[in-house]
Amino acid sequence: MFATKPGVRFVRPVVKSIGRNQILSCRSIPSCHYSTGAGGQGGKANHFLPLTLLGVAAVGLTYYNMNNNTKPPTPSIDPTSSTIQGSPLFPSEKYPEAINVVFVLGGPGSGKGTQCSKLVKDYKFVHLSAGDLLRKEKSTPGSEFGDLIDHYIKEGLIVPQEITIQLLKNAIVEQYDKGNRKFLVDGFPRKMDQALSFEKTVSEGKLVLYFQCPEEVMLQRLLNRGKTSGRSDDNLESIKKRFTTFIQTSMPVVEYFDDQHKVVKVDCNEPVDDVYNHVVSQFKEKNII
Ligand SMILES: Nc1ncnc2c1ncn2[C@@H]1O[C@H](COP(=O)(O)OP(=O)(O)OP(=O)(O)O)[C@@H](O)[C@H]1O
Ligand SMILES: O=c1ccn([C@@H]2O[C@H](COP(=O)(O)O)[C@@H](O)[C@H]2O)c(=O)[nH]1
Repeated sequence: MFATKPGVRFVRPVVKSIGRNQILSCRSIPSCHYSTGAGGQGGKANHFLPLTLLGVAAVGLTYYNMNNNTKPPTPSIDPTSSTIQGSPLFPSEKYPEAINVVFVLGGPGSGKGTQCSKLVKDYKFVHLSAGDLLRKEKSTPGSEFGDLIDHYIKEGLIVPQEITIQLLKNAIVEQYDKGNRKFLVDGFPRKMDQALSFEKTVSEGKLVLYFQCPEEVMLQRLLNRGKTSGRSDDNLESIKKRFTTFIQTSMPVVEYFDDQHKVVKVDCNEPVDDVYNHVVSQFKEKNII
């Protein structure tokens, strides 16, 4: 942990504002604060300092590692610690209606985005791709996490959960306020810490739609997509790293939900419409649609 200084304890990192440049902001969140020790700020919380320090330190470490060709940057908050605290946001006093969250998982290129688009069209789900949200944040001018996200994506690594969860939370709240309650959360959770934190602080996942796909098929699809996608990770080097991360880090999440009998598995290695028919029949069977 390097984003803190002696006598300063990071109590609750909360990303609140949907506004640009403010993905990590404690403003207007009474429970988000520092507790300061001697030499602190006289008991008055500075809501921006910790997050600024976190951002500066994370970006600094990213550059250091990139330039020194060493290990990837590590999150400045220990992801295994319970830094994300609280009760689920949905339902709660502020957001009284529960939301329906389906997690959509599968290896890179298994067809998650493709199938989500079809479900949105036919069944009015809101599709939230964690990868898309990260790419959007990355290209937001002035984002303090742009460089960090860029590095994690190219390396096929999982961005520290606080960033991704807050981006998702912001997007879900925005959609909730518009009356939407059904969400396909695509490409998330990719790591156990994300799964536990999201279910603890945002909402439980009703179901996991998991696309099983041979690596060779995914590889060909991604290389093909890479001809036009402009994505920094649709190249052979990044793809291999993404496969490794998927097997080592994301499969345990699928297994975790499988133990809870929440996973429906669909073979992705069929034409798009055939895959979709399987998805729809599984969703009907589980009363999701
Ligand atoms: N069933 C399918 N058959 C053939 N091609 C497919 C099929 N499903 C998706 N594709 C193509 O494969 C590529 C990857 O699909 P898609 O972007 O939906 O995957 P993804 O799982 O969302 O990938 P990522 O996790 O990398 O974002 C796209 O070019 C898409 O058009
Ligand atoms: O929860 C997440 C989801 C994604 N990432 C990073 O983004 C890329 C691309 O994700 P796609 O779903 O393929 O669009 C992924 O390889 C990760 O680097 C993440 O960190 N956390």
